[in-house]
Amino acid sequence: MSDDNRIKTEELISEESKAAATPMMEQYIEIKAANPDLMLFYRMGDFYELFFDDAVDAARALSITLTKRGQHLGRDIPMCGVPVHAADDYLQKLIGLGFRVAVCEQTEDPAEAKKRGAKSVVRRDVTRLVTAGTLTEEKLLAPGESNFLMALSRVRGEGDNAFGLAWIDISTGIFRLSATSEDRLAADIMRVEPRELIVADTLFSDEKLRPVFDLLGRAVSPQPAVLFDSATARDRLARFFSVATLDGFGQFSRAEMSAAAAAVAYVEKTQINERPPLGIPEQDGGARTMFIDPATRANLELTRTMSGGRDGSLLKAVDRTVTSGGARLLGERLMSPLTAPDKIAQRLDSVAFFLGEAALCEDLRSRLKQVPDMPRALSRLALDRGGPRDLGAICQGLSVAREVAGALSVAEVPEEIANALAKLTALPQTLETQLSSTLAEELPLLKRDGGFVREGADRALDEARSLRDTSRRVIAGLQAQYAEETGVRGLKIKHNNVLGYFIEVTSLNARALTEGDDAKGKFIHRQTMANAMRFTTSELADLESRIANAAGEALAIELETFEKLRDAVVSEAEAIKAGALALAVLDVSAGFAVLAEAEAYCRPVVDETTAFGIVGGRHPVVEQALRQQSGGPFVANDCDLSPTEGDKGSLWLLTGPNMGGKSTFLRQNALIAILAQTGAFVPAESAHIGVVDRLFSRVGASDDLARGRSTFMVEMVETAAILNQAGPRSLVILDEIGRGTATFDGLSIAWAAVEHLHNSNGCRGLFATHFHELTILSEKLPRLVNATMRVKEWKGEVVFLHEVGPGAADRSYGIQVARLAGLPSSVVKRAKNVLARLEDADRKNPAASLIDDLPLFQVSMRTPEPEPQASAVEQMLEGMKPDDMTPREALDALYALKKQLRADVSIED
Ligand SMILES: Nc1ncnc2c1ncn2[C@@H]1O[C@H](COP(=O)(O)OP(=O)(O)OP(=O)(O)O)[C@@H](O)[C@H]1O
Repeated sequence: MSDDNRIKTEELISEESKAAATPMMEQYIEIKAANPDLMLFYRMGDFYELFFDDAVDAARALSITLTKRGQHLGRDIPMCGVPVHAADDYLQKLIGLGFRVAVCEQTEDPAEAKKRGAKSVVRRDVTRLVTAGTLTEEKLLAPGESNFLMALSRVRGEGDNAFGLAWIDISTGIFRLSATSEDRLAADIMRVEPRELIVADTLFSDEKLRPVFDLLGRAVSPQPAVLFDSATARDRLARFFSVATLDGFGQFSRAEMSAAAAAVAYVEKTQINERPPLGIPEQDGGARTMFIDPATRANLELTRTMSGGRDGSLLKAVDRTVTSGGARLLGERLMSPLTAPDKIAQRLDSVAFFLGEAALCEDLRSRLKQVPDMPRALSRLALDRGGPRDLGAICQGLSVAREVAGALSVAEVPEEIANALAKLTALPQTLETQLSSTLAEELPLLKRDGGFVREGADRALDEARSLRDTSRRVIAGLQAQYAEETGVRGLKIKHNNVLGYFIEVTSLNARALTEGDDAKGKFIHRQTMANAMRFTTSELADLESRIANAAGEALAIELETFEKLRDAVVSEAEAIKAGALALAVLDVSAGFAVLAEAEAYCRPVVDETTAFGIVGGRHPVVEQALRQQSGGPFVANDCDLSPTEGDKGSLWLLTGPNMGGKSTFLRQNALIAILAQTGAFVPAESAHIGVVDRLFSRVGASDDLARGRSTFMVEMVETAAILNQAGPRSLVILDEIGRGTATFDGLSIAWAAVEHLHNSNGCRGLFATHFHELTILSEKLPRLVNATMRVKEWKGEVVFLHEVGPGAADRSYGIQVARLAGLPSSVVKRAKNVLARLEDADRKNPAASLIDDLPLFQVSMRTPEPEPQASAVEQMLEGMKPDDMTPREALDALYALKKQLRADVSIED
């Protein structure tokens, strides 16, 4: 099937195409026309089938066979299909690749359709849209990660905070809002890491926002602008939450409202008839969290590494949680460190409490391990996608929550834990009793076959079941009886879907059932097979209908019970969600305590000062990695950026050899600040941190060729953002700026950047560089301190000590590192040679040395000289007008000048 000749979606949904369609095709085209941007999973019996472009895309994405089925408009129809029972796996892959899928089901029984006429088509309808941001299935979700759908809106005339963000995790019911401004936009979006971002198509085409959308790639989904209409937003939200007014929810800006209404509308659009149990929208304290711009977030590898994996990220290194809710909360907290010292202290108090109560902490964690994912089970139940195991999860969750509350009630607990405890004790105990007394021990995944209500829970059910089971036993008895009567020992009573129950004997034995009056009157022939014959009896038919009735009745009772339990659970949604969050809070705090104990972390002091004093700090990820690789121990280092006078913090200029540990040191201090403000203990002997409101970093080299930016351009864009935005409370980490260009350009930029950070931004910062010339700046900038990574030279080899000490490095040992990396020895030898010559030339001809070559440095280093004053002689000369003088006057003037000159010399002596 050549690509050119294929029927593309646009042509498929055209009027001409509709006119030429068979009834079946007409139905397909209609549904496709309503969902042109989505891949259509079209239910046909036990398969979801895909046609046309969808089939081609899906076959490629899923590596499944592409075939064809019939023709439309005189051309082949490409087709592929996936079995319904395996659909989740395929959906997962497609969603992961950025597709959005519309699931179209048969909404009536084929038998019903037949009643309307032999050629009538079974009714079908899209029952849900599966998009990355609106998943609920356990299989499609990562347990420890939130799955946010985010809506972005803009309302003109709202001043600085013209943008609104609303994000929803329908799998847990979290619903948050935040107003934001253009310069914070990317950072605020990336803090949440949405799986899907919806924007009005008009906003999507705004070129100014293109970089933000590029950052998110395929996760951005433009939607019709009416979804974001701010005039009707309030009403739409009120309708969703079935309230008359939103006043009780708090004060939201128009932009926030518009985003919230759009998010809700999108959830409704994707879930079609079901309504997830969303919490009421809560304003997110975006402004009360540490601002971390997207580049910094990525560079510091907070939740994933630059290569995209979780291993090697900060989150992975500090995650000791034992529940999926705890893991999600930890991720969220780490992405949004707080800036209010009292709130931070509250969290630290919880960690300290568990650290001091080791036995209680251990006991709590072993109980928490039994906690299932309650919010996600709840969400599935509310969306009518839940099964018996989801009810079981709620039941078990409630029971563990009760035990946890009991275990904690014995101790005097700090505020955050007390709040969590209150939520646990408020959980509905009656619901737990109702669930546990009704549900069986072993629960099936699906409700459709029954078997999940325990014996003794419902009298009518027990009766129906016993009737069904005794009838089955009677059938076994019947088989023995018929075998005896007919003398055919191999006689069997079997069951299949076409005949129901039947008696089967081999053809050789059939005579015993077909001959003789007794037999003839009793056994009714049903079917003749190649080597067997099948019969029934009125007795058997009667039993069969009793079994079917009893089983049907039992199932009906079970399904009814399921609905009752589901309603009971959903009506307690708020309490259950609050309880689940409380368990997550306990899990995170206890996890941090375990981490602190195992890794020897200390409680940081976080206050309103601009101090930054870390004693014996370590890099949380590198330290663990070194241990796992059985490398040497991690060398702890101090870092003191606290103000020496006034309230502005200091800048450290860090020089040292390649591989000396500069980058590690820079990052570890940023990570310690993040951990401290997340409310965790930190890898250090002690840490005093004045709240950091903005964290910036420029580390590592990466290019962004897709956006037409070279490595150096990316570096400069990021540096520009820092120099423009960092303030006195910020912490700035700059690793080797200016290295991506010619030496002089790079050095000049680095020089000017340090001066700017010192004089204009006034922030705390760490600046690592190989431009050793910069160290001279410390003479002129009072808050700039030189520090260096120490090395030892031993028999011509360089030994990295990884120790930070005061002072400046004199060389980079680049060639030694290159040799360690395996550069061919001829190249290393030649490089040494060239270096020796360059250094020699530099010594012999200082005029050609870098520092002298750059007027920039001469100017900057010299103390400015006062403007020279004109001397008295010069002033006298200036006042003379030779053209107006007679020869005599000119001679007198000459004598006067001589005299003055003598007078000047004697004063200076
Ligand atoms: N404090 C430390 N204790 C032990 N090992 C360390 C320490 N710091 C760094 N290292 C080890 O040294 C390696 C190099 O560190 P890092 O990348 O920070 O050096 P660098 O000075 O930034 O190098 P370059 O200038 O080449 O970029 C790390 O991968 C780590 O294994």
